[in-house]
Amino acid sequence: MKKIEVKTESKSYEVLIGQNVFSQFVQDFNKPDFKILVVCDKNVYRLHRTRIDDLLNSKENFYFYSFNSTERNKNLKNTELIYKHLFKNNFSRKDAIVALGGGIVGDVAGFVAATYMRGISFYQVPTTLLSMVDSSVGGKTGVNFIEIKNLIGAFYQPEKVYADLNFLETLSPKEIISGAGEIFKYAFLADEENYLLIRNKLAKLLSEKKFDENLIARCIKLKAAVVENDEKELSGLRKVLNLGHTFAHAFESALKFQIKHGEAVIAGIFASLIVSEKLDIISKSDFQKYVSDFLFLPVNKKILNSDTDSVIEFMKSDKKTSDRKIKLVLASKPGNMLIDVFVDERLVKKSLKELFEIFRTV
Ligand SMILES: NC(=O)c1ccc[n+]([C@@H]2O[C@H](COP(=O)([O-])OP(=O)(O)OC[C@H]3O[C@@H](n4cnc5c(N)ncnc54)[C@H](O)[C@@H]3O)[C@@H](O)[C@H]2O)c1
Ligand SMILES: O=C(O)C(=O)C[C@@H](O)[C@H](O)[C@H](O)COP(=O)(O)O
Ligand SMILES: [Zn+2]
Repeated sequence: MKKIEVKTESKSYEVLIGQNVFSQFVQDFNKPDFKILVVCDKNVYRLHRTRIDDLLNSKENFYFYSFNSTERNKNLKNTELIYKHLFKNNFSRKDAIVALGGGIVGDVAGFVAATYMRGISFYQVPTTLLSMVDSSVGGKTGVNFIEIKNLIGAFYQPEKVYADLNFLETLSPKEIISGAGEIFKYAFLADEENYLLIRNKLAKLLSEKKFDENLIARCIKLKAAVVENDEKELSGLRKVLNLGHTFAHAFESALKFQIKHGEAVIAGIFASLIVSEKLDIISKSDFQKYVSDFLFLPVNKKILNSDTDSVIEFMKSDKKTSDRKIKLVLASKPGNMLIDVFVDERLVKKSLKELFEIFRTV
């Protein structure tokens, strides 16, 4: 088992990664003198019922709430239902919430924890590759609103994160690819050596479908280093974790959430590389190298058939734009990122068309 310490201004906490870390969770909550609401993904409950029932039945102070984790359910209506459940069961500020599921459950349950009675303790038990390498760490919580991703939210760090690799065994190939999307971005967050390591481990993960504790730990360490230096995205450093995301969130919204977040991120990062090349931030030969290095990552066909005008409209409404001008995070080379780059919308449109052309023929 690996243990990573995340030290942010608002909270320091441990992330445990390994096989059967869930039993550590059960042990940690052996005799709690407070109530715990487990907010669980319905699929996770169906697939891992025995383990979860064992936990719930073993103690009286465990309460349960489950929902279908879709982007459509990542909304304020769902948070209201959870607030009601908490209130009905007399939850107070000394009690706690556990997110047991992927990034959707984590974002929703985390937002409820941040806002119910102005904040109650929150624990993350991520069950997808994406949530282990990214969403369970760093404290971004929130919901979608008026078709815009994560428009309502709060920064709220968990007390502890338990990443149990056993959960990953039931993931579908599509969900593994979605997790790979966020791992792709970590290749650009540090030096060449990290780039190569991530590239090779990610290619291996997709071909062998084996989950590497070291790869997951590396991603979490990279994220923690950023979050520790800019917890609330104030200095701007944290924006590097958003590589490809202005495109990605627009693809998701334009396609009415019919694609996975990580799939959108894969396409978004490739689109950002195209923009970088067009702006001469990266050379043609480096661009070709980066694309060919990660060509094993599939781009969802729905994205390639999306309407560029609609994608651009959503990019202009992204939370991080100013005055509806498109602003991107771009990579110039591994370890060298540019934030807040204003890009002319005609160049964005050209880049989208080029992305569609390249990947239609792959
Ligand atoms: N807060 C952050 O920092 C952050 C970071 C990245 C992504 N996100 C958000 O996270 C969400 C995406 O997360 P996700 O991909 O984990 O989505 P998710 O929670 O929807 O899970 C994806 C799918 O996998 C299923 N699933 C979950 N665990 C499973 C398991 N062990 N076995 C089989 N199936 C399982 C779910 O039922 C769902 O269908 C998006 O909403 C994205 O915006 C947040
Ligand atoms: O932790 C961060 O910071 C990230 O940007 C991680 C992203 O992968 C994640 O998708 C996040 O939810 C995006 O945040 P947003 O502020 O762009 O909505
Ligand atoms: Zn993301």
